[in-house]
Amino acid sequence: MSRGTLSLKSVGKTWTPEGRAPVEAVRDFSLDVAPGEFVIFLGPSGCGKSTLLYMIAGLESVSSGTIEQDGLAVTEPSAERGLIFQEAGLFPWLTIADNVGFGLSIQGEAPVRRREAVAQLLRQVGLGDMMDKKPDELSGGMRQRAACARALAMRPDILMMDEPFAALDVQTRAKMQDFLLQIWRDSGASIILVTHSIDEAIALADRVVVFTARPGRIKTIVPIDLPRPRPSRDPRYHQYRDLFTDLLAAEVDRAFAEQEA
Ligand SMILES: Nc1ncnc2c1ncn2[C@@H]1O[C@H](COP(=O)(O)OP(=O)(O)OP(=O)(O)O)[C@@H](O)[C@H]1O
Repeated sequence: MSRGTLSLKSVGKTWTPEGRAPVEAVRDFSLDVAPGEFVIFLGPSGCGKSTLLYMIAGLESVSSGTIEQDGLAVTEPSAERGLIFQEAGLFPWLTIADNVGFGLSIQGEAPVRRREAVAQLLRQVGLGDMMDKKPDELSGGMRQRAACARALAMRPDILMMDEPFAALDVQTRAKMQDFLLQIWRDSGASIILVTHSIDEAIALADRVVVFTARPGRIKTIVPIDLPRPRPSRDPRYHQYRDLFTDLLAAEVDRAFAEQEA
């Protein structure tokens, strides 16, 4: 089996917050992700996308079903699965180089090798001259690139991203998408990215997994059959856009109807 194969079988998650009613966030979710595949999770707000991502990352347990990477059950976080959040989550007191090298130092990588690896990664993400800066000296887009470098330093087979560009302006977001496609190709890792943005899904994905309203199940899976880069003036782009708009609108309507019932 190639490294980076992910297999979800009938995964379910019910949160049981203390003193409150249980919340069924994810139900009967089965999906295989192939090594090197780019998968997007697209769905209405609160449908369980982040919950599923945290279970795949090993940060949360499943309530039912199984998650396996390369045939082994996922039970805890692992360097083989990197996770990047909406906010870059860098340590503000460390330089960019020390942030990127943090995981390597915990793994006991020798300082000289670590410095070389960090310098190369920072060049790869276009931050070669930012090594000695602190995170608050960088723009939002630069901080997200540093977060990518930090995750890539661990050579993950799967990179997971929870709305990584949601806080960025439109132009920076487009640049970051180009950048992400580049590092995806260079690293060979598979990527699972959560987004609310239909355009982001069409620009990036091999396959888009559309969620139902909560509890999150698979409504449908849509392969994006367009060569990259995917210009928005391509008529087929608009067909995908219309399809996803209709699919999401139906789920949002259903969620509202259930709330009112
Ligand atoms: N730690 C938790 N404890 C209790 N309930 C939770 C917890 N985390 C999430 N939930 C609930 O699980 C449901 C799914 O939340 P989740 O954040 O996974 O959805 P989402 O699709 O990522 O939403 P959004 O797109 O708005 O970020 C929501 O009803 C949420 O309130």
